[in-house]
Amino acid sequence: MSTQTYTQIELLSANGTVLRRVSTAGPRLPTEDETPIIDLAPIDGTLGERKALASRIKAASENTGFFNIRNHGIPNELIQNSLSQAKTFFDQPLNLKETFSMRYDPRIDPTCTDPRSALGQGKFREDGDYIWKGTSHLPGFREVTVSFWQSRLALARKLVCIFALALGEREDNFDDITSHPGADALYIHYPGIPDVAADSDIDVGIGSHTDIQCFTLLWQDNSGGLQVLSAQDEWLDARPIEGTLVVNIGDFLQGLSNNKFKSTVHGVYNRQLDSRYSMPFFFGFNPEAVCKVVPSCVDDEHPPLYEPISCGEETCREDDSKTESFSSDEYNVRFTTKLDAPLPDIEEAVSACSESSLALTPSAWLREGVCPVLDSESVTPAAAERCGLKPLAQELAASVSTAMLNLMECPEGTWQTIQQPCLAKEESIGMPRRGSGPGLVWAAVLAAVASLLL
Ligand SMILES: O=C(O)CCC(=O)C(=O)O
Ligand SMILES: [Fe+2]
Repeated sequence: MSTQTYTQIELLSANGTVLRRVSTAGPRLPTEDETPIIDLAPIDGTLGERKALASRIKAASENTGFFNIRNHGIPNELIQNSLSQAKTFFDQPLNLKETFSMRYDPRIDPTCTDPRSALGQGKFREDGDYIWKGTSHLPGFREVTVSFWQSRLALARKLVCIFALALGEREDNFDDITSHPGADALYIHYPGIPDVAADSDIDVGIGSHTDIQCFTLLWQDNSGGLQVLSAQDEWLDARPIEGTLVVNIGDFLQGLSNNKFKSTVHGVYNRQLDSRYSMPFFFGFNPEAVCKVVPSCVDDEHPPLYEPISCGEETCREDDSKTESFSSDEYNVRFTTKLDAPLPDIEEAVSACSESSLALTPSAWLREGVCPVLDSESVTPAAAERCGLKPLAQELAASVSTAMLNLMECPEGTWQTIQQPCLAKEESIGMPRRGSGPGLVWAAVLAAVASLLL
């Protein structure tokens, strides 16, 4: 009889690092209940139909916190057009970025009747245009990307009403706090792994993490590679299902539900020769809206587990905890922007790493505007074994630091001192956004590393 064994992984949360038990077994196929396919057509039906839909979504949210939606109303043609725009963006000869991101902008929100005054209230940073500057030469890029964003914003606003019902509240419960919501959209490219490196430990992907806002709408291509943690702490293979979008619960909604809904732990790997593409959309409440655990999830036996907090504040708190060190559950090299951290010595860190440590997939956000520095002291002693790549350390160090600095739009040449981290150029584009998802700069770093190994 085989016995299940478990290990612990570190997850970054608003309250710092938390440990989570995970099975050491490889991913298995999920059961129907673990990652259900939910038909969203009733979202436009009668109240009774919407309530029935809410109860399916409630069950999924209390189980894995992950489900697939069919009949979501976003035309396949729009999705395919966005995908081809994303591919064109990443295929540009001099492109070094592996993500493109945009966020809420009242000027493109069809429900916002007075964008000027919305901007004037200072609730969002007026950065709406600079992200497009580097893409104006790509025909249709901005139009298609905005249109896909708008269709997901509309869908998310409908879905949040169903979540309100699922929580036992009125369906208009969140209307006031979704007028200028967190709505961050990303195009992500995971480069393929070249043949030679296929049997090495190198991975392109995003390590285990949870999303921080309310929920995520994700389109993934047919590559596979998305893994989610089940309620029994087993990894599930969340295979792409034609015609569906993934929905997963984020930390904020878990908090609001007093932990009834599960913020899904998930990660992504691309272990194939071909590129993988995905297009997530992270939805949260108005950044300044202070929310408390919903009354329907609190009683004498279940006192509120969380203090009132706003989505924006939570994002900042997460940022603070996450910028101290960028690390993953599997790897040992850490990057930090902590001010009193020692000076970076990437070469020494690379020399001290095991081969697998070179595959950096930190589950962390990058603080906007601050470039990363390497905290070489964080390389753990265990990592000092198996240093087959040591002779390449210097070259690897140069590649990694160049790729990192390029991606952060920081001046090339040297790593910054931690006492004085460099500020990213104002007009940087495609940066992983605060509050959107884990930084994926690593895919390009890995591409640089992988090319060295050839
Ligand atoms: O690429 C994917 O399939 C998921 C990406 C993701 O989990 C994220 O960006 O938070
Ligand atoms: Fe995610």
